[in-house]
Amino acid sequence: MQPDLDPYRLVLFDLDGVLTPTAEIHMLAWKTMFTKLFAEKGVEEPYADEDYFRYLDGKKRDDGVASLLASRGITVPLGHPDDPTTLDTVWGIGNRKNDVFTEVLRTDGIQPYPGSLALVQQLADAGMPMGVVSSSKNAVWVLEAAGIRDYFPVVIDGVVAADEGLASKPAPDMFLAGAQYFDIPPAETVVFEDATSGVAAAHAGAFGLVIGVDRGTGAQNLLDAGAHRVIDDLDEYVTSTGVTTFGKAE
Ligand SMILES: O=P(O)(O)OC[C@H]1O[C@@H](O)[C@H](O)[C@@H](O)[C@@H]1O
Repeated sequence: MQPDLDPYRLVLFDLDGVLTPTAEIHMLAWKTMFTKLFAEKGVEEPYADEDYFRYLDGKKRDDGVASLLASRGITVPLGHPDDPTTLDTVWGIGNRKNDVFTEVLRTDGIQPYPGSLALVQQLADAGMPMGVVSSSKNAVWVLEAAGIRDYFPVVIDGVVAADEGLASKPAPDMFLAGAQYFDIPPAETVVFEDATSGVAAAHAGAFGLVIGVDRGTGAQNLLDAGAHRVIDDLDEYVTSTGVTTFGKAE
């Protein structure tokens, strides 16, 4: 490994909004589903775009649904992950949104952000171990659809989190599980995250360098959540020499 990568020995990436523009598809799917649901239920405060960043972004499907419903004073039974979309349970409602997400991804496909792909390729060439930590149960499918699955031997996603009982971001559990897989301490690990819940999770896990990626969350919100620094795109770390220098966390 190139010495310039020191002091970090591992990079963990969130997926949606960091490696692929799928946060936009999640956003659209949540908006479509909740706008209809709130209209049907006669909820006074309609769904707004800020709701995504405040209650849904970066969280597991069930936690996102429960958070947003709670903000409108609505409680429904949790139900079961396999609940049909006709059921008014947390899972039934979440699965309704997943139908919209699935449809869009199937129809439109997905490409990685060019800057993210360039950085991942550069790090791969330098021999840097890399993993993905995503709350989404669709993570492996998205990585495959984007053609970048093979870069990441470890993917801690919504499926792994459910199987292993890992708490949703902003708890540090999912990122800690990622670092543990590589047997590399969080202090020697870089995290890239675009959601405040994810940044807060990496901060809570005492990761060495937490880089917020501002895709609409707002730089100050990411800094307030614990990001050491904020960038607009991962291409900021791509160099013409092929050597990535993260530098120390400020
Ligand atoms: O694809 P799933 O399992 O429904 O997961 C949804 C969540 O996955 C996360 O990765 C996204 O950041 C969230 O915004 C999204 O809501």
